[in-house]
Amino acid sequence: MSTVDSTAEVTPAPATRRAEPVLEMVGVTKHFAVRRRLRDRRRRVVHAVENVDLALYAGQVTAVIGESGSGKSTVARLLAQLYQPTSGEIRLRGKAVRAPGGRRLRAYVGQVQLILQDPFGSFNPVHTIAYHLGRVLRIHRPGQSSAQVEQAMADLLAEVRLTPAAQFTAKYPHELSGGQRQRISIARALAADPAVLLADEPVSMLDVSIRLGVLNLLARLVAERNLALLYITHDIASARYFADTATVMYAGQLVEGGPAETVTQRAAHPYTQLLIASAPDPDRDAAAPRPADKASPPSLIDPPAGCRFHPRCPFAMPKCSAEAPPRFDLGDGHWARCWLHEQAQPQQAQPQQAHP
Ligand SMILES: Nc1ncnc2c1ncn2[C@@H]1O[C@H](COP(=O)(O)OP(=O)(O)OP(=O)(O)O)[C@@H](O)[C@H]1O
Repeated sequence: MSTVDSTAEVTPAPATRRAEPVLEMVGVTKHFAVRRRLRDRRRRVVHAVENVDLALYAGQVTAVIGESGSGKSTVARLLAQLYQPTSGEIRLRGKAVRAPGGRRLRAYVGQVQLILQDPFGSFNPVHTIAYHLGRVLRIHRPGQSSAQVEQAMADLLAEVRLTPAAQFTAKYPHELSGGQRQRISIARALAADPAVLLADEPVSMLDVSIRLGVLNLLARLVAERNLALLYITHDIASARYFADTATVMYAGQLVEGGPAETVTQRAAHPYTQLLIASAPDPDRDAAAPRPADKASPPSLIDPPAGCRFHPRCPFAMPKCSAEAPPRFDLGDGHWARCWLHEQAQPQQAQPQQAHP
């Protein structure tokens, strides 16, 4: 059993183990200052993201899974350069990037596009779809004639399966369904011809019936355009279906990662096991015992010492509250930050029962 150096390359999917990541976070921490109360002299911060390593590969979907408040959106915003790290580095094709604004940010945004959860909120309601798409096309592909922009718009709409284009370009955002709006926001992201898409809960606000269609669209785009895709979700079942690599985030830290199938089928961290046991599963016997966990994630202003999950963990040992576990390598790209795996062989690494 070995620990993994936090500065090393992280959790590549088996097929791409030797490839270079397109975009990565190396040891990234983000703290947000908390406004001080009157007569309170302490300088307090929200430990939103702590020492996170994450790598995105061309043609691969990497999922970050976690509960509300675990720091998933902050990870996306750091990768999009909307926030600058408190420490650590964001690297695009191996080069450290810091693009807080101006021309450097514009060039970066051409490579790395963010898709948000709420497609309605990201469109100005007073403008048509043609305006929104045309604007991005003119910024990222300067010098094109009106006819070229119009053709590019039709191509993008065809790519996201909104045809005929004329039926959509003249419409205003409120005239479209949630699924159509999310497809338009994907088309708008593609207008920049990016290498990376950061999708922050891209289907969680959509009707269940149309989620699969949007995920299938993203999967097709990843394959056809060789995109590196970050898929942020609280839904571990969708990560299993959709992602190549899965990482699990708890209270600002990544606690487990590896091939999506392994992480979701043979979860090694008690928190991942809790997520799986709490997820709706039509195949599960309704009478089967469910986890009794009623606790919520800890305060990120004053996070627990040692492993941040220890107050909720059914397997907590004295060491867990004293010392933060490093990453233990469980073989085949699978790792977990949990003291349960300190001594065990990879094959025996999992606890016998997730929630006794
Ligand atoms: N700009 C900010 N200023 C202060 N605290 C922030 C800021 N943005 C996020 N936080 C805090 O950082 C922590 C992580 O937030 P984040 O939005 O990244 O979590 P999340 O997992 O994406 O949750 P959700 O799914 O609810 O969006 C939370 O405690 C949040 O309150």
